[in-house]
Amino acid sequence: ENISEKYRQFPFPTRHNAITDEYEVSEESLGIGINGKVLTCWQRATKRKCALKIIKDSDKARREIILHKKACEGCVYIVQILDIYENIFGENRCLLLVMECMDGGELFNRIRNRRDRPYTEREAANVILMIAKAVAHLHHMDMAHRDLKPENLLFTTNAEDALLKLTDFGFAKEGNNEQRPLNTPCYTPYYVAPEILSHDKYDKACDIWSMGVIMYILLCGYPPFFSIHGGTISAGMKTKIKAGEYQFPKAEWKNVSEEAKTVIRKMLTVDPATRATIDWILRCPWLAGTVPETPIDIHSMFDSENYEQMQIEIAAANHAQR
Ligand SMILES: c1cc2nc(N[C@H]3CCCNC3)c3c(n2n1)NCC3
Repeated sequence: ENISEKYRQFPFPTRHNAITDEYEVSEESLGIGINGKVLTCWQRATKRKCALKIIKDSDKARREIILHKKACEGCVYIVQILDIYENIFGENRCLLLVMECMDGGELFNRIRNRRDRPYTEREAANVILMIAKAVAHLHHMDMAHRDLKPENLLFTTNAEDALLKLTDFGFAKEGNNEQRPLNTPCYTPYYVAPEILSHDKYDKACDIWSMGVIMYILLCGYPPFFSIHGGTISAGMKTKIKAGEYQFPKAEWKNVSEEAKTVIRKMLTVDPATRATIDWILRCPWLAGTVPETPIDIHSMFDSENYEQMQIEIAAANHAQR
């Protein structure tokens, strides 16, 4: 696929020699993303274990890498990029993204595997705080991730104090700050297109919605919006999402703090214009104060078949709000 002019040259150096010069690549797959698979690799010089994402070269792939690289500079809550290679395999041009290896795995797997002691509301607050710091970093540089979901939130290690980091920038988008201000002479008012006037300033708001869905699940173990009979998004589920129709069923929510419910209500606000901003979230009492260590019973929904169902529904809720 030919690369358009805009993306032909990366704004930073990439390597063109074979990645095997510096890394030993294993066939062990760490996970499969929509736009590429993630393998384990080892840096020969340091024996450091890394993650390698192989993406077929295209404008979309180049945009993902440019945005991920821009995002990870200056923020420990974004998965760090170590190297970028442009290699040719047969007739396929590929981009190889070497990242720090997130050995703690995906967010929900870690909670699901928790057996020794209960998961508490305070731990959920700590997780949301780390996600909020990653999202704040993006929103402050006028970037939106637009695919926030548990599979893209990974722990550095299995240790208690592991950091949670955001990855997979395949849907990320930079704001319109490259858009010229409206009074620039090039916009003759008669002919200016509507999308220039109403530039999609709500991309960031869809990240907040996704945070609301993730926070809801962290505190009870099941998603706020779901289709009764399972399967992918149903018409009924879409209606509920558009109307922001969800409950806090007493059984699981009676011990959850009012502050937490207030934050969820503000994140799952249907109108993007009045939905919480990331700065509001960082300053809210639930994150700024001391959260009770109330145990949360989430294992009911983390058993396997419901777990797959839940991942489908989170992705669907993301798309419905995009
Ligand atoms: C860096 C990037 C990365 N991506 C990973 N997995 C990807 C798979 C596609 C969806 N997003 C996450 C995994 C990792 N890492 N580490 N370690 C264990 C699994």
